[in-house]
Amino acid sequence: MTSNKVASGTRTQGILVVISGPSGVGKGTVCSALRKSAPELIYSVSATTRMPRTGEMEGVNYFFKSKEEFKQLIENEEMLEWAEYVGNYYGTPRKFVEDTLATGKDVILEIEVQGALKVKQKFPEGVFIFLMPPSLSELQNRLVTRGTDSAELIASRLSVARDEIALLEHYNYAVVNDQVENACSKIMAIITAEHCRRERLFPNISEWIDEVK
Ligand SMILES: Nc1nc2c(ncn2[C@@H]2O[C@H](COP(=O)(O)OP(=O)(O)O)[C@@H](O)[C@H]2O)c(=O)[nH]1
Ligand SMILES: Nc1ncnc2c1ncn2[C@@H]1O[C@H](COP(=O)(O)OP(=O)(O)O)[C@@H](O)[C@H]1O
Repeated sequence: MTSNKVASGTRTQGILVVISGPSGVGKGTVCSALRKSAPELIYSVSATTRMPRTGEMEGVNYFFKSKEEFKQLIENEEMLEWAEYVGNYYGTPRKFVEDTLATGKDVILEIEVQGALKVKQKFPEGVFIFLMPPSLSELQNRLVTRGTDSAELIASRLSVARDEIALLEHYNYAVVNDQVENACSKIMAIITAEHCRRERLFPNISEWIDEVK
C-alpha cells in the first residue's frame, strides 16, 4: 500500500472507501478478508438496532443500540449517515470516520445502498465501490446458504436487491464478487490507483518536473 505521508512531510487526508451492494453479495466476507490482508485500512464499526447474532461482539461487529438510543444519536448529529433496512436502523458514527481520515488513514465503510448514497452527498471525493453478485440466482443461493434469514426475509432482501442494483450508476466502480480473493485484489487495486490518481506518490510532481527541465 501507498503511504499517505507526502514527500514534503505534510500529512494528507485519507481516502474514504465505501463498499456497498445487496445483502448476501458477500460484503462482510470480503471485508473480513481485507481486514486480514490489508490491516492498514481502518474499518468503521456501525451502530444498529438489530439483535446481535451468535458470536457477534459489541464494538467489533456493531455497536448494538435500542431504537431510543439510536434516535438520540441521530438527534445529536453523531451519525454520518443512517438508514432503515429490513425493519432495523443502521448508521455510521461520524466522529470516528472524520478523525481517522484526518490522521491520513483510509477508512472502509461496509454499508447498504441508501446509506452509501447519503455518504456520497457528504463526501463526493470518496471512492464508491458496488459489490455485484455473479447473478441473482447466486445471490439467492448465498442468502440461503448463510442460513441467518427466514424464507420471508430472504424474499424481502432479494426484492430490495433488484432496486439496489438499479442504483449502480451512482458508484465509481463495480466489482463482481465471484471469488473472494479476486474481489479483494480488485478492491486493493482500486485503492492503490486512487492514491496514485490523487498524486499521493508524487504530490509535488510538477515542481519536480520543473526542476529536471
Ligand atoms: N446505511 C448503513 N448500512 C449499514 C451500516 N452497517 C451495516 N449496514 C448494512 O446493513 C445491511 C444489513 O446488515 P446485517 O444485518 O449485518 O445483515 P447482512 O449484512 O445481510 O448480514 C447490510 O447491507 C450492511 O452492509 C451502516 O452503518 N449504515
Ligand atoms: N465469493 C463468494 N463465493 C461464494 N460464497 C460467498 C462469496 N462471498 C460470500 N459468500 C457467502 O455468501 C453468504 C453471504 O455473505 P455475507 O458476507 O454475509 O454477505 P453480506 O455481508 O453482503 O450480506 C455467506 O454465506 C458467505 O460465506
